[in-house]
Amino acid sequence: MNTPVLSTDTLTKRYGRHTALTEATLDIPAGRIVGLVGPNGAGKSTLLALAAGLIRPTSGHIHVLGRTPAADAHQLADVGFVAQDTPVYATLTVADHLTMGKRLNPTWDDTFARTRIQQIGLDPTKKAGRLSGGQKAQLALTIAAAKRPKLLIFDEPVAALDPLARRAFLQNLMEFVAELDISVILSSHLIGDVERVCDHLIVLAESRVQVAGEIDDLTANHHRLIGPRGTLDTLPDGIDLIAADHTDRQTTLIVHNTTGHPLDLPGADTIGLEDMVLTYLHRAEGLTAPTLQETRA
Ligand SMILES: Nc1ncnc2c1ncn2[C@@H]1O[C@H](COP(=O)(O)OP(=O)(O)OP(=O)(O)O)[C@@H](O)[C@H]1O
Repeated sequence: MNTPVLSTDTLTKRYGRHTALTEATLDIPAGRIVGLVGPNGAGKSTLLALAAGLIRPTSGHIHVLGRTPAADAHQLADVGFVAQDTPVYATLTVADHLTMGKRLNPTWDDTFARTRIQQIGLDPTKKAGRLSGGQKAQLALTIAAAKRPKLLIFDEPVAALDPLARRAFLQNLMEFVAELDISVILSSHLIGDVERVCDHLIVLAESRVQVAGEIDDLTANHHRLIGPRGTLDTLPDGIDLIAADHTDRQTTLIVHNTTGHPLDLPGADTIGLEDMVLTYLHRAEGLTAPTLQETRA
């Protein structure tokens, strides 16, 4: 059986009195590109830092590739972590970064690193401080991947990049995943990017996991139901209500079909990933469905 790349059980992290992550329970299979989305302060960086072993849980459990994060040198080598500000050393050249990577990492794949640097057109003699934001991100990605980890974790890798640089970075990332057979977890505010590159999704808000699963399953099983007011007051078992919006004459519901069977209700329509994510985010904030229309307007 495949060991999950990330499994957590009631994972909680508090900073003093503030709870940054509340009882997160997740089970993510290996070989996926996982998108972690949620508003500012939702707890995304906290979850990623726990997975990288940079911080310890307050309570609950977390296993990465079946083991405690950062438990030993093997576990550290198996997980690559790129923090939010794509850390590179300004005074070192691109080539220096590769030399340093080689010296520090027993599993370093130098051929891979040098080939990739050439393919993405980075000048090895250029100081990292002189690279553009997109080039720095590409360098950080190459270094993380050249360690040949089993899991790559990125905290908002594309946040500072323009659309072209973002696309190039994500394209590169997808090529790495295919070439190196690794798992990736990345956080992002850009649901369109997540939809394009990820196959698994975690929605975090208000420090809690709102929904998680394979993106294809989630989009196939979330529906908008529209009917005359009063006709949608009771839902069959296994159809979970996520949001409701009523006018005098009409009711609109967003529901999650967890029955495992196709939804057989009149007026049911699937919703896109963005609407689904927004519905969960609004629900977590205590807002209701009309904001969906407002967001689209
Ligand atoms: N070291 C810390 N000490 C105290 N509070 C912290 C610390 N790190 C994070 N927090 C708080 O925990 C909460 C979650 O923060 P976190 O950085 O995990 O959110 P995030 O979803 O990554 O946000 P963003 O999208 O803005 O990066 C926030 O309220 C934040 O202020």
